Amino acid sequence: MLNNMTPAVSRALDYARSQSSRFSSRDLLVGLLEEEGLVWEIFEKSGYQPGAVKETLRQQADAEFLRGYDLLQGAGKPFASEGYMDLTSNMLLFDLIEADEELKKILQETVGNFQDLVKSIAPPEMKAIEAEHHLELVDTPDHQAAWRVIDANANRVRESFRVLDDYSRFVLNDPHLTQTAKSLRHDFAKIVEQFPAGLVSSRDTDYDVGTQIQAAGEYRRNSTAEIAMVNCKRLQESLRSLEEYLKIESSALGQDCEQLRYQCYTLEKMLAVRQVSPQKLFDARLYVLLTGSECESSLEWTIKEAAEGGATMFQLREKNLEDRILLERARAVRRWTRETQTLFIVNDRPDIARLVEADGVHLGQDDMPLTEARKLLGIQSIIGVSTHDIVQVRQAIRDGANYIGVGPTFPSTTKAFDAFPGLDFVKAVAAETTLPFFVIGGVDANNTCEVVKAGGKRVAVSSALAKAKDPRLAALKLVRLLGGES
Ligand SMILES: Cc1ncc(COP(=O)(O)OP(=O)(O)O)c(N)n1
Ligand SMILES: Cc1ncsc1CCOP(=O)(O)O
Ligand SMILES: [Mg+2]
Repeated sequence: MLNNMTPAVSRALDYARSQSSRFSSRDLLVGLLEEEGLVWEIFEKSGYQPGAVKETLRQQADAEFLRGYDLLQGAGKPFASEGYMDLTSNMLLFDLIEADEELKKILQETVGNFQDLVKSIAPPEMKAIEAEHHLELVDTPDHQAAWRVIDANANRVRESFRVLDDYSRFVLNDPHLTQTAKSLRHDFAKIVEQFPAGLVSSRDTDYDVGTQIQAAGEYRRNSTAEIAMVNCKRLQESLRSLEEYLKIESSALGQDCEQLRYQCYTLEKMLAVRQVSPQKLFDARLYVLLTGSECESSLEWTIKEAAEGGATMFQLREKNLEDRILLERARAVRRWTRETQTLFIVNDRPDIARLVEADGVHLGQDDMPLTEARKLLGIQSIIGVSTHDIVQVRQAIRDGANYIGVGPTFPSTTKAFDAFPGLDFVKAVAAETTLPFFVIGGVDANNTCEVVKAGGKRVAVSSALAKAKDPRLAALKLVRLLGGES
């Protein structure tokens, strides 16, 4: 066997041992996949779903696998002649598959390209895999101390990522955020793969005075949201510390941690925006866009009737008013929406929204960028963004939108369009995110059922209410069709 194991292999071994003192080759492979690092990536690149492979392996309790210890005896042999000093996770994967016919059979029968998998880890191709170009450990006491700090912080980062993963997945139930947290976790695993062999031996919990010192606040959290925010901070602080201490060894790794830290700020922003958005926004089903001159009756009457019927959110969408008149009208709408206890959003104009103390602003793709509007309005304001494809949806989420408009879905008499992303786009957004989204464009009582079937829970309408003889009844019908309480 090769002299040392990389930290990733050492952790896989720890995992296998934790399963049984007579652990098998299967336990080692599950341990490697638990890392969600290089081996995970190798499986992914070969067309496998690594999570599914792990589950399949876990279910094979009765299969005849080789004993893990026997296998480790000769591990890495094919690579030793190539001049490799340490047993890395991809070498161990190669050994596991080569030596254990049972494992081989399972992987051949699982969806994925087994040939590609073997090819990508066979000895001649080894040098092409960059993720395990680890550094050599300089063995002075000061370097050892630095690596103890690095090791401790790497663990904190891993733990915080797990917490945020769980929060995105199980609390927010959000595919986009879960994917973002997971991919950041994988990026971090790739950085750790480059740490020197032997790093694990610098960890010494018995002598770590920090394990005994715990602030009282660490034991108590008031909400899952607080847990997420505390872990975002912990993540960033640990990455910052890693960034500094890694400089003793490699400025490139320090910079990788710095980049990752910036991406974690974006993750924090995406999570925070869900927490500060008012409950009324999550509860909103019917959002009404109004232009004074387009209302069948007066703006005030339309708002009040629609609110009676169950509309809980209004947008003032004036395209042709002079600023003074617009400001005056926006002030009036603010009054009426306060009276009806509904949300008030100004279209296009963060400045007007701020002056009249509206709840927020709505921005299109050609309007002021969200990040600039946020500087004017602050974190407490609602900022909505129009989206017409999934790339714009992902960008709006990353920028910290509180909600998105999704459309145009059907032809509209309010605004002319050349293209309609339609209901397929609604389905795609519903599968991507749990951020509140409003389906817009020609939505009325005749097509709301289709919207609901496509996964839309909220709609934004203009003519369906503004042109209605009885806006209260029109609102009531739409809210009923959406399945919400009126
Ligand atoms: C809820 C909602 N969704 C989309 C829009 C459209 O905004 P935009 O693309 O900027 O077009 P205009 O409304 O400004 O003409 C919206 N206003 N509201
Ligand atoms: C402003 C806008 N942006 C996308 S569709 C639309 C108009 C919505 O009005 P209507 O509900 O009357 O189609
Ligand atoms: Mg606009």
